[in-house]
Amino acid sequence: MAETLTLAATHGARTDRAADPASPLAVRGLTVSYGDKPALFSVDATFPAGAMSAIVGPNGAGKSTFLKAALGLIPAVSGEVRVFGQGLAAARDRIAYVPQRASVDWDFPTTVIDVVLMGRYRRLGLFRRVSRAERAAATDALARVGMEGFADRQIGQLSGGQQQRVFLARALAQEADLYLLDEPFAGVDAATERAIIDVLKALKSQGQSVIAVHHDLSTVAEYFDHVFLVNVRAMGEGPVATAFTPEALARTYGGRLAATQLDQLRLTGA
Ligand SMILES: Nc1ncnc2c1ncn2[C@@H]1O[C@H](COP(=O)(O)OP(=O)(O)OP(=O)(O)O)[C@@H](O)[C@H]1O
Repeated sequence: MAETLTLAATHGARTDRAADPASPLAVRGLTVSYGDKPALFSVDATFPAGAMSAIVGPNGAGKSTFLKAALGLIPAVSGEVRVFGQGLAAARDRIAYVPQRASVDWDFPTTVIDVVLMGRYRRLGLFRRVSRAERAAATDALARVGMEGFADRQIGQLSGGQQQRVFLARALAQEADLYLLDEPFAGVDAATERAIIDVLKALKSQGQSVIAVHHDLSTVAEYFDHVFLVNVRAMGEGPVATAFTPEALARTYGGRLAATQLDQLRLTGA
């Protein structure tokens, strides 16, 4: 995408806020369309640094689109994206992305270690030989997600949860400052979910920023510090303690959130 479709002429104040260098990701007036239909409309969002942030909203709300537009993988109709106060071109190396598992071609013939080494290519350059140090960094990333024994396996032969861990290892190998994850817990068992959340919390404790699309509303308060609610438009954002309210959820999900789920969230203190 044209990463900074500057709206300064019409939205000068917004541009200043989006440029906040302390925020790992700030978007202003982001509109994205597939054909005529906007998937996101004039969305503003500012995520805090050194925190775990959740993006929540119903199916089709534009959550994946938000991450892809933030990464410049799909074009925006209008709006501005700032990463640590910079445009994407300057900040791209600071971002690691774990796509939705369903969007990846797992039949691609490649080994686990090669997938993780892809996370090092920005440092390596595509055609340089992989040094022992690079391989050690990739092996270390695999160990951090509990997959050290799988380095030489074909990626297509792994279970869904194992594939998710390998993609997380690839992101870790990038040594980024901002980690964007699209539904990292989708289809994984409880042990893998725990392993992934432990890795993400370790990143946060080292001062890195994590932003994840998340579907399980019952774990938002336990896992995340900050929440951004979206349904085509921005529906709310802020610390989980104050922004993740039944009212905000009702606004975001409309009739699609069952009353029982809202009751559960009240019981968990959200
Ligand atoms: N490549 C595409 N071409 C056309 N429409 C698309 C495309 N990708 C997404 N959409 C549409 O854009 C809207 C937002 O999709 P998106 O995948 O961003 O939603 P989401 O909130 O991530 O949904 P989910 O929770 O189901 O993963 C949906 O209406 C979807 O059908």
